[in-house]
Amino acid sequence: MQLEIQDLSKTYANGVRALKSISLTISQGMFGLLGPNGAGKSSLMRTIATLQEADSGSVRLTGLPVDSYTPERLDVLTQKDAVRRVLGYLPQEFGVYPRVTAEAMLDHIASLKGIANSRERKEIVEGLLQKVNLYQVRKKNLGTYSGGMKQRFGIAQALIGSPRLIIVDEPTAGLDPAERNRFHNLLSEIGENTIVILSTHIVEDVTNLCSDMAIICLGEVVATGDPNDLVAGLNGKIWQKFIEKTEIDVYRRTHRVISTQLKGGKTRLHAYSDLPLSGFDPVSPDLEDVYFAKITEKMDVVTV
Ligand SMILES: Nc1ncnc2c1ncn2[C@@H]1O[C@H](COP(=O)(O)OP(=O)(O)OP(=O)(O)O)[C@@H](O)[C@H]1O
Repeated sequence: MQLEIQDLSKTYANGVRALKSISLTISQGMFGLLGPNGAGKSSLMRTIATLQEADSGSVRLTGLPVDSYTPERLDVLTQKDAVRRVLGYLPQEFGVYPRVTAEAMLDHIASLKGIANSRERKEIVEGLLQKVNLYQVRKKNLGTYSGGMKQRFGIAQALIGSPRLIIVDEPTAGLDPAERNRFHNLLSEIGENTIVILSTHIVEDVTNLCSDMAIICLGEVVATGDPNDLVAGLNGKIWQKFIEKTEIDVYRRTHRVISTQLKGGKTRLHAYSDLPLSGFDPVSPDLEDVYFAKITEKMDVVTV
């Protein structure tokens, strides 16, 4: 199975070019889509989720297991109903009906997704509640759930109907570390014969979960590949120095500074250079360095 995005573009009515000829091929497994605020991640996710029109380009889902509703290939931009049958979507803003229980809501969504037999629905809903660890609180109204519980409920609803393509848009923003871990474990358990796209601006989420990724910035793909390969590509090119905060501007003028971060009251500066930098120490690069190195090619990033 593959999701093939080709030259996808979108300009909003206010003139913002949110997607500029995006091309990506996404295979089964967990795919991370990283980008700063306003990069175009949600625009891309909403287009793939059939909720928004593109101006030009194509999105195709190929190699699908064929059944009476689903052919082997789908044109995502035009065969929307068929795509929705194989899609699970957890949007960035996931509202819940506060006075409905998790169990009743999942049952309702399962009927909307076409699971007509009530016994079958009950089995599916109970299974999902167990999977996302909400079975004990299934009879509580959704309005009483914490942020993490709501996100886990969001994943349960996205999993109804055994989707082949799952899109989760910034799922861990605002979750405490324990809930974030729980959410990561849940995502990583989703079957291997599924395409999962995780859109986020949290680099660590991609480091922990994804075997393939892309970085987008200002509507364009600026990097794509295996996170380990992208990190390896920076070996020997990232240099570190601890400086006073007041010196940042001087270094920005004289070096290719990719990030500055406060560490124990000192400012830690990372710079990119093919050759050693005098007064700097070499450091092993990580995915955050890849992220900053790529997006600072396109825009000014103030990190401290
Ligand atoms: N409906 C809309 N009308 C006009 N402009 C929009 C609309 N939706 C998004 N934009 C603009 O398009 C650009 C991309 O936004 P988008 O929400 O896709 O980015 P994002 O990467 O998801 O950002 P964030 O992480 O902040 O959610 C931004 O400049 C945004 O202001």
